[in-house]
Amino acid sequence: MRTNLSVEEALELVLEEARFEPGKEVLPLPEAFGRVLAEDLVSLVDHPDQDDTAIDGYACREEDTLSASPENPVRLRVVGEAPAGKPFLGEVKRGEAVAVYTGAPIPKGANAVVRVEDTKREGEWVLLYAPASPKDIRPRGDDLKKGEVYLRRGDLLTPGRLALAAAMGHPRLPVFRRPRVGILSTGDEVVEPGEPLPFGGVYNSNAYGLLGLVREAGGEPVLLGKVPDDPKRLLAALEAALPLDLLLTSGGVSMGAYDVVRRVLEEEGEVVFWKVRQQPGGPLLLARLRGVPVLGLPGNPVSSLVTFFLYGRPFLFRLLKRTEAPYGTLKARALTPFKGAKGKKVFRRGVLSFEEGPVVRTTGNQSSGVLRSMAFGNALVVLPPDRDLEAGEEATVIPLTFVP
Ligand SMILES: Nc1nc2c(c(=O)[nH]1)N[C@H]1C(S)=C(S)[C@@H](COP(=O)(O)OP(=O)(O)OC[C@H]3O[C@@H](n4cnc5c(N)ncnc54)[C@H](O)[C@@H]3O)O[C@H]1N2
Ligand code: MOO
Repeated sequence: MRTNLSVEEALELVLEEARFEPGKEVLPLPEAFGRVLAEDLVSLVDHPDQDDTAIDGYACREEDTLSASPENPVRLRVVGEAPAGKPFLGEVKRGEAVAVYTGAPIPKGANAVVRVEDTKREGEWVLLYAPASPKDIRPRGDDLKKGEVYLRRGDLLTPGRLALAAAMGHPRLPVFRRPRVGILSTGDEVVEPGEPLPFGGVYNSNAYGLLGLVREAGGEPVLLGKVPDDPKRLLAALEAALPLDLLLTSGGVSMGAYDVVRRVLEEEGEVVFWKVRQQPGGPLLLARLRGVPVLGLPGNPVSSLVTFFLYGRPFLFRLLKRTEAPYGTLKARALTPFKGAKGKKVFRRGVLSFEEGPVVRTTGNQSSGVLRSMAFGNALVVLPPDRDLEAGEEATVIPLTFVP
């Protein structure tokens, strides 16, 4: 077992566990929103499928219209209409025009369009007060070319991408199955909200924060309830939960005699590492149990959520072959001081906003037991080991953006 790792070393080992395929399923378009594509998608069509008009107006031959002006309008004979979806099948000859509506195919013979605002209709004639222009013709395949890949395996299906998949002609989409992520809370003192709180008890908050984080990262949270600090019951609960793609436990990984998660995983599984030089989340543990990766998250509420964000979320992104990084950083000016820690990389919770530029202030009490910092913070302020940050200095910030 390795111990006292840097954040970077720990993350690398976690990602190494994400080697397997989560499996695929095919979903109808409306159900695929928020899922991750499992295959590249080619367009089944050209769009537009032929040259079409980008404006309402008249399609005609540009050379007939070059002299058109408000003082000297050009007169063309209107030989037909082409609303979108009802193409004009004849040919436009010299001195002729066809009324076209945005999205309609350009009739044969025409090579330009004049906008309706620059014309006046007089029965079967139309007066042009400006020349027709080829610029308002959208060439075939301008948007999409048949056979070309526009969406890739690992792309999250955002609203824009779901629309793009539909435009490409796909009624169903191959997506990765949501990895099943078990969430097991441990601790004699932990009780479910709604139950009476005994002396020294604490409501189980970790399970629900993790549920949201797992779902948001593309996983299927499987709530496994809670077990007391009893090795036999813990092992039974862990084994009953399988098969899973990832198992999260919270609590029981620190130094205490009752910190049974670590002991059980050491005896029954394989502990890959324990303890990372970071705060919060120092006692984080990575193990394998019956072939399933286990992230032993520290029990303190902020620590469990921050460690899932820093390690569990990248694990799921890797499993789902996501084309986007699980998180990025930006620079912001600190409006308040942030305290670092000796020998540890620190992740303080901050409120990031954009005034003249990005600025960040503390959420207040930074104790690992104060959940309000996660509830109202929208960023992690990253401090390298042995480094405090003064107000006015430049801070490295990881924005937390959770899309339900
Ligand atoms: N002697 C030492 N003590 C501690 C150390 C250390 O290095 N030496 N590390 C501290 C750090 S840092 C953390 S983080 C915690 C992590 O401890 P555990 O993972 O063993 O967690 P527990 O002891 O079970 O619980 C810690 C804390 O969190 C509360 N908790 C636990 N589960 C839940 C839950 N599901 N929902 C809400 N709150 C929960 C629990 O009541 C405790 O208050 O260890 C430090 N100690
Ligand atoms: O690392 Mo503990 O996670 O500071 O509270």
